[in-house]
Amino acid sequence: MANTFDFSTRAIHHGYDARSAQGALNPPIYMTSTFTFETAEDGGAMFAGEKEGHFYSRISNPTLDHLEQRIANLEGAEAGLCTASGMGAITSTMWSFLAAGDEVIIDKTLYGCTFAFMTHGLPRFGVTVTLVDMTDPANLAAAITAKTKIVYFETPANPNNRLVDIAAVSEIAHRAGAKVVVDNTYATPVLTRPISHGADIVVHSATKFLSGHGDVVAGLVVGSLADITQIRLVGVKDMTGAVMSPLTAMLLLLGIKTLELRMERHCQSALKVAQALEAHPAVLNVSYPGLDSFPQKELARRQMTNFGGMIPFEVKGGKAGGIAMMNRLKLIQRAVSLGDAESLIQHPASMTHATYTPEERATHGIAEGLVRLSVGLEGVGDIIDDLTTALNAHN
Ligand SMILES: C/C=C(/N=C/c1c(COP(=O)(O)O)cnc(C)c1O)C(=O)O
Repeated sequence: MANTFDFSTRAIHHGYDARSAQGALNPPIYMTSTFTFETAEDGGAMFAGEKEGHFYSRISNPTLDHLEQRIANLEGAEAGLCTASGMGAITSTMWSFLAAGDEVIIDKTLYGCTFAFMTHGLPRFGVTVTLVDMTDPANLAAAITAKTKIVYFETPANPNNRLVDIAAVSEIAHRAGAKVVVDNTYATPVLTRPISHGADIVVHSATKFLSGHGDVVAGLVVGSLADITQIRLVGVKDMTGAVMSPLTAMLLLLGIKTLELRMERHCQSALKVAQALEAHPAVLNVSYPGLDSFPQKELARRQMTNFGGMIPFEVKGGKAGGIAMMNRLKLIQRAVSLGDAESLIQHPASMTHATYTPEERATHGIAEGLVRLSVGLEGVGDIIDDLTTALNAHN
């Protein structure tokens, strides 16, 4: 489908023709582990990459193929790859391009398990990982070397919504011959398309906004055909085995149909919730890219078409105050994950970012009292009322 069509038109239609499946409006779910060969020679030719076709679902599957084509189109990439989880997308990508002796540079603020993989996992295998505050690209320029193979960051970052200038960082990384990998989970291609700003590879926890209904754990990777083939045939096939189920792929195809619609509502509600929180006397600070008080608002307006559904904030009383406030909520659900129809709230320091030491959290801008709200699709008045009631009882 030509890119002349709107985002939502491509999110609903791209990569699938009902005539290829007896007119089925939704793509069939190919729940099969393996595929038969017409002849033994055909099998050998497929394994050798000399003949097109599916032969084993750890390498490719028709249902996954529809999703891979669709997410690649939405992100403006050549090719896509499905994985079992966001961590599967990240680790399969990193293992595909790294060997002992290589260097990786990561931004200081990442999702907790990504941080653990990068700072505890990779060094066990001889990869040097350097942490840099990429909100100032000059810090990357000072740290990058000829051994740097990958520059990795999230924008906005989980949990504090820090932004990284993709174009500026990509220019520096490419000058040194490094690939740029961006985790686009928070923004989704509705709000930011990192490849259009110079990134090489984009990874997603599709568990979040892309699925949007809290019904799957899944990951996606997009990039050049060469890079995606490398991640498919080395990272997923041999290094991690992090394969997505065709049923999960089908659920993601359903979720992505309404992605633009849902992101519009998440953003619209999140701005109103952020403004209400900022005005409440029990709230110390709110870090939302759509607020005038956001320190990187110029970059937010340049790099994002809207400002997302995630609100990190602190209330008076530090961790104890944040926990007490969370326990008074009635509509908003106490749970990790994000991007669901349901509004979710969690405490990074003791949950998603417990992998950081307290000292690391302090260094990396994750306050002990920070709470992270994922603004859902409920009536925004109900969300604000729940928060206000919990905050008014704050002593
Ligand atoms: C409980 C999980 C949370 N996050 C996950 C996550 C992953 C990892 O994605 P899987 O969970 O492996 O699909 C990758 N990249 C980002 C920016 C993420 O937020 C959470 O924060 O609440």
